[in-house]
This record gives sequence, structure tokens and C-alpha cells, in this order.
Amino acid sequence: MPFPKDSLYANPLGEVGAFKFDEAVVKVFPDMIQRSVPGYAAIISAIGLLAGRFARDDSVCFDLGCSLGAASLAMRRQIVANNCRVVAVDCSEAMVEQCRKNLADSAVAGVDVVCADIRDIPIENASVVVLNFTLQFIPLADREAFLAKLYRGLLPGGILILSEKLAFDDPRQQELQTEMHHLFKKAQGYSELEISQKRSALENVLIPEAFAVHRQRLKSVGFSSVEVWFQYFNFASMIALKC
Ligand SMILES: Nc1ncnc2c1ncn2[C@@H]1O[C@H](C[S@+](CC[C@H]([NH3+])C(=O)[O-])CC(=O)[O-])[C@@H](O)[C@H]1O
Ligand SMILES: O=C(O)C(=O)Cc1ccccc1
Repeated sequence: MPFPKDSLYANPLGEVGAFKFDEAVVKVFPDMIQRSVPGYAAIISAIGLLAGRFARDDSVCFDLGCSLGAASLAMRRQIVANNCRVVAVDCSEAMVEQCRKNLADSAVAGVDVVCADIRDIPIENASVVVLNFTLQFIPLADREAFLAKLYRGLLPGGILILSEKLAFDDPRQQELQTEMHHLFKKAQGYSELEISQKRSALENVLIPEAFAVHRQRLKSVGFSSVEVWFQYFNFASMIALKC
């Protein structure tokens, strides 16, 4: 059965409320993320391949802000290490409930789904940590302390895969990349009204930063190497390595 189509912003809303990961979003989320994030499917596949390469015996792979568990499933399918758990965490009860159902339906074993704020959970004994479009929803003031905790929880030789919507310092680049993202959404079937109402809903909720800011902060919490491995307009995925 195809996924239900996202039409949450198709009709004029008197007032556009702040974006929330509630039941209504959960129902259409696979369609919404696929048609809104350029390169999403390619990133999910690559997360699986990277987990296959980096997951270690007797360690944990974390999928933080897991939504419906797409990255956890991709990892689980590629991990060959022994006694390696995947722990998927999200603070939206609606997401977690549907994520558990999806995993049960997929008959993939070995993923623990936890409903919690990723700022509050212990991160320990990790060989792989995935933040696939999640850090952008964490308040700016909390990002450094959270990443420092994440770094401490990674084993030597561990990897962080960080995917984010990016901002650009150069206003011309910012304008162009935003316009290209909107053209991408139009080509995916979203109307101007849908695009503009969703943009309002995401204001002050999804806060993008420039790659230079991400790199600097990742280095300052301890990562020895930070690179972009994928970018499609203003959406990028980075690899940060711990020595
Ligand atoms: N503090 C928090 N603690 C836990 N979860 C959080 C927090 N803040 C936001 N979330 C959760 O982070 C997820 C972000 S979506 C991730 C896609 C997924 N990674 C995917 O690969 O499909 C990205 C997007 O929709 O743009 C939502 O499920 C939030 O509930
Ligand atoms: O839709 C957008 O404009 C985005 O920036 C991506 C997105 C995708 C799914 C939920 C929230 C944001």
C-alpha cells in the first residue's frame, strides 16, 4: 500500500501553528520527508552502508531522533557485527508508537525503541551514532553540551553521521539554495501555499546552521575529522570521526 500523501498545509490556515511531530504528521511522514528533503533515500541507504562498516562487536548503534525508524532499519540490515544493538530514540510519543509497529511489521529484530529526549539519555559504548536531521530541532544553546556527551559516549574509532539542513553565510547563496529547495518541493508536487505555510510552521522550530559552524563545534568537542559526504542544495550529511 502506498504511503498516505502529505496535504497538511494544502488549505489556507488562518494562523499557522508551530510545527509539531504529532499524530497528523506521523500519518504522512514517509511521504512528507521523501518529498521535502532532497536526497533523503540516498542518505538512508548510505547510513546502512556506513553502519555495516563501523559497527563493532559488543557495541551500540544509536539512531537519535529516529522518527519512524528508517535509519535504524537500514543499519540493522547491514550490521554484521556480533552482539551489536541498535537503539532508536525519539521524544514524540506518536512517532515512537508507529516506529515500533513498523519494526514489528518489518520482522527486523534487534532494535530497541526508546521514547525520550536525546539530551537526557545516556550515550555509552557507541560505535555508530546517527543524527539524521535531528540536531536542527535542538535549541542552539544545548547543541554543544549534547554533542560533547555524544562524543564521550563514542568508542575510539567511532563515527557520527550528522545530516542537517544548512544555512549559508553569503546571502546570495542562502537565497539561491532556499529557492532551489522550494523548486525541488514544487517538482515533488507541493503548491506555493503548502511551501509557504510549512515554512512559517518551521520558523524558530528548525534552526539551520552553516557547515563551518557544525565543523567548528564538532572539532571543539573532540572530533578529529569532519567532512561533508553528501549535499543536495541546502541539505547535507556529514561524517565526524573519533580517533
Ligand atoms: N530533543 C529531542 N529528543 C528526541 N527526539 C527529538 C528531539 N527533538 C526532535 N526530535 C525528533 O527528531 C525527529 C526529526 S525528523 C528525523 C528523521 C529520521 N531521523 C529519519 O531518518 O527518518 C527530521 C525532520 O522531520 O526534518 C522527529 O521525529 C522529532 O520528534
Ligand atoms: O519541509 C521542509 O521545508 C524541510 O525543511 C524539511 C522537513 C521535513 C519534514 C519535517 C520537517 C522539516
